[in-house]
Amino acid sequence: MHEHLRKLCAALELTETSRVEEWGRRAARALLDGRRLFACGNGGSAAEAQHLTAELTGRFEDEREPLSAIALHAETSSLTAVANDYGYRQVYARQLRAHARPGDLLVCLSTSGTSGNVVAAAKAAHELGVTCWSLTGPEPSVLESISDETVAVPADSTSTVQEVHLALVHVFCAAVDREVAARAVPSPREGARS
Ligand SMILES: O=C(CO)[C@@H](O)[C@H](O)[C@H](O)[C@H](O)COP(=O)(O)O
Repeated sequence: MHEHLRKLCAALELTETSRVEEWGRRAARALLDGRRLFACGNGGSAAEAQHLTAELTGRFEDEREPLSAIALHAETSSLTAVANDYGYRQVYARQLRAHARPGDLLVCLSTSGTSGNVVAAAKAAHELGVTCWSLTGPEPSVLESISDETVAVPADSTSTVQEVHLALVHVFCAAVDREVAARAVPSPREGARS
């Protein structure tokens, strides 16, 4: 096996995937109750944030209703205006302040766990009553210290961390699908009435 793939398998083995499944179940319940999910990251992590939100607004593997999910880097006019007028650190925090309400969810992706704009978004989430879950590289990190919960990937290269994050995005979405399907099944009492 290629050395890169060997590192990927080793990192996957050591990553706390069960926590991400739990996040997926909680996210499904929140989104079905009318909350929104926001996601942010830079570079490859921005692509993964957008991958996550696309799976939720579109679909992952099962047919289900659309779920509200927004990748904060994808609104390019807001992003460039905020960067230009307030600085790049504020690009996600300011959008979050505009759109988020208490009980919403923020998923942060950062391989270093130190990107200033992602850290600022996590701080804003805390102030807004938005639950912040982070995917990072090895612990400890600044992002981990200010997020509600973090899953840290113990790999020494950015590319391996990004690849594990993508797998975790799919674990999250599979858990969302399962929870949505479970909520759609009528309870025995409801079934008896119909
Ligand atoms: O994809 C890569 C390198 O693999 C880069 O684009 C990488 O995402 C960028 O350097 C990011 O700025 C890194 O940010 P972060 O993951 O440390 O928050």
